[in-house]
Amino acid sequence: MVNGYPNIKINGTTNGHIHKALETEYGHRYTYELLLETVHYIRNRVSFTPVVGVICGSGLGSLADCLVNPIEIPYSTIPHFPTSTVKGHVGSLVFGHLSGLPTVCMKGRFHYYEGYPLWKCCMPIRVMKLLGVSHLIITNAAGGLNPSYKVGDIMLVKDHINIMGFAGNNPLQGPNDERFGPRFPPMNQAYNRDIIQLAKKVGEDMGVENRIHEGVYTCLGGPNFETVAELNMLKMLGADAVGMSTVHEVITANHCDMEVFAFSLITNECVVQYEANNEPNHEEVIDVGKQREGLLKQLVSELLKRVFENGITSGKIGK
Ligand SMILES: O=P(O)(O)O[C@@H]1C[C@H](O)[C@@H](CO)O1
Ligand code: HPA
Repeated sequence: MVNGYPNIKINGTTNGHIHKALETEYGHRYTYELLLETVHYIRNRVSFTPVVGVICGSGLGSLADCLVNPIEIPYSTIPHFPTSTVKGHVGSLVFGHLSGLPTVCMKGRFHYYEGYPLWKCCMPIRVMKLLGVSHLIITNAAGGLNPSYKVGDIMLVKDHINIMGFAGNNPLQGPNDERFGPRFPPMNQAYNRDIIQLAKKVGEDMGVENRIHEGVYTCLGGPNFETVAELNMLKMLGADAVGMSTVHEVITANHCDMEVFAFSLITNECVVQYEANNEPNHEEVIDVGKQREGLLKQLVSELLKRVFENGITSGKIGK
């Protein structure tokens, strides 16, 4: 290791000046050692090891209310943690038990449009991994592109399109530390298929199967909502819902070998016609989150119970 970066060998020898260049470019990034400082701070305040992580999307922070005996730690007090700046994202880690499982909830996430680079947006995922989290539930508010989706529906994410990645913006850019994961992680089984199947079953048992879909999520950088032409392009590409988060989090979580389950709450129908005069807005997004919080809490609690009852550790084919 050189200053927290693995020694990169080129033609069998390590190359000092390349390290120097990478350090100038990427030296501000979180190293493994720096994240251990964050983990150490948290471990001194929480006596149990969380195995489940939940990222609460816009207006969905109340998912953290499901935790029994909660311990809340504001991001602003945690060493090296970014802070939340968006309405509907409180900005704290909440530890407690959910369906009997030791859990940590991120009440508020970080977005690219807040000015954070993607690697910074995803820093808490590596912290969760180092704390002991093996299963990550990622939630978001999203616009429905698929014409069969209605406001208040839930889309179980089966895949994503990494639009920002198309332009070379990826949370894993820069020197790779193998202690987190491989340089070239696969992404074709990024979403645990067994957990998706279980979530569908939970939806059926709750009698809401007609409000639950499986689809493809895509993330743009935001903060503006999309133009009509952009939405029609995304539809043609195969996206069913559009948002401003999640994709980079999923990539980071898969890189460090977490089991990932993600769902979108459809908070608005995307406007794909020039004749329409309705416009999306963040207040509506948060309101729909509040309206559906009961359903989402029930879904997440019941799902987690069944995931661990069924011992789901990998949804990958053949594993
Ligand atoms: O954090 P998420 O992805 O749930 O938030 C969505 C995307 C924007 O941050 C915001 C727009 O209303 O909601
Ligand atoms: N577009 C992008 N992000 C969103 C939307 C949307 O329509 N709704 C909620 N988050």
